[in-house]
Amino acid sequence: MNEAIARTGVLRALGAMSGTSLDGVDAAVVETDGIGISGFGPSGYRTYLPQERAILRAALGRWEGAEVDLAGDVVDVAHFEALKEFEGVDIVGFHGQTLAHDPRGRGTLQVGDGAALAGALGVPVVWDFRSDDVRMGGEGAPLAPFFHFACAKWMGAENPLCFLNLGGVGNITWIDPARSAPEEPGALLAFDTGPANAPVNDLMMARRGLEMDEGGALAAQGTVAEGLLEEFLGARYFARMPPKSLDRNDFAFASKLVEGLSDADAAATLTAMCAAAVARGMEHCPKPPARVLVTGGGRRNPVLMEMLAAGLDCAVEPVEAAGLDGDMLEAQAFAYLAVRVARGMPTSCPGTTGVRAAVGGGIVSVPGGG
Ligand SMILES: Nc1ncnc2c1ncn2[C@@H]1O[C@H](COP(=O)(O)OP(=O)(O)OP(=O)(O)O)[C@@H](O)[C@H]1O
Ligand SMILES: CC(=O)N[C@H]1[C@@H]2OC[C@@H](O2)[C@@H](O)[C@@H]1O[C@H](C)C(=O)O
Repeated sequence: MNEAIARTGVLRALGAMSGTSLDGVDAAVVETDGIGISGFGPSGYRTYLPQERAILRAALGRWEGAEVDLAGDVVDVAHFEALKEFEGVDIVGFHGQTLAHDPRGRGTLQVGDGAALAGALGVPVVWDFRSDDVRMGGEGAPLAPFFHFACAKWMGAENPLCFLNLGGVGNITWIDPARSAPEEPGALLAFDTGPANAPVNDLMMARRGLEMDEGGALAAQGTVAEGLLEEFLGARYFARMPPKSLDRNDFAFASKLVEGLSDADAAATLTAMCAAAVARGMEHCPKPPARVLVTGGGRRNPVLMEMLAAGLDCAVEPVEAAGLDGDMLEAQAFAYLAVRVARGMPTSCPGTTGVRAAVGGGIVSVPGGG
């Protein structure tokens, strides 16, 4: 391992995330010693081309075989292109693309070859962040919570607050910023809330050939089917105590529920399901949060934001209200986590993934081997 990286002091870390919505690679720089955030650096985005997206989609839910290998190649090329322009980088955090996630069964699979990326970029790369946590009995997700804790400190937050990430799947982090470290008992509670944008995206693709319900325009024209919403909330997942996590397609039944509805009513109902799942999840939080800061693409959907605000007893705001970048928070998270892994610090704990004890997962690959 590179000496400078293992030592204390602030590093310039570059994180890369390819999320469940399969839109592209987000990349962002964070300056950190693995504990505090000293600053945020430049960011970038490399979209997946339609043919690349089709390859990734074909591999979703698979654990091995030609489709998985092809998806790995797409991820490797896209990440190299997304990351090669950044300068002065000490270390890279490479999440890869989740293809399958079944922590209590077959495990969790993120494709992407971190050793090859380290060689190509000439920079140490931390990757395979989730496997050790799963091996230790954890859910392997969500992993952003340790970074959310650092963000709460960076903001100077004094009261409990939540970060809510609305990508393909939703995940929430409840934070007590009065605690001194993220692994301290009571500092964090995190879990996946339920499906977020993935079912709406799938509906738009199936019925309209579109990637998303932009601005919630279609949902705004529809009426929520309350009976179906109740049926959705009857799913066992919502009664389960956190920590808990989901695969992108675990809630395929939500899409089935709305099959008989008009396009607009189906969009409205699926959007309401995302918001209702969050409200349900909030019941697990140890204390009511002062505010919920929303990150991920869902914060751009005003219909969803209104439904969220209607279901929660606190301020619901995009993370920009706290001076953060909601398009880059996950990429920044993996930059931050990379430094922690390289320095032997934990990246998850019982409150975030249900792992037996705080653990720092990940492989560190340095250019030229190992
Ligand atoms: N203007 C918008 N209007 C409505 N929805 C939007 C808008 N912009 C983004 N979204 C939704 O947000 C999604 C992308 O969110 P994001 O980039 O946070 O996902 P991700 O990081 O891939 O997912 P995950 O966090 O689950 O891994 C889009 O697929 C779309 O559903
Ligand atoms: C297995 C996996 O890739 N999970 C993702 C996914 O996307 C959102 C939600 O489901 C969250 O659990 C996680 O990502 C975020 C970045 C996390 O680990 O915090």
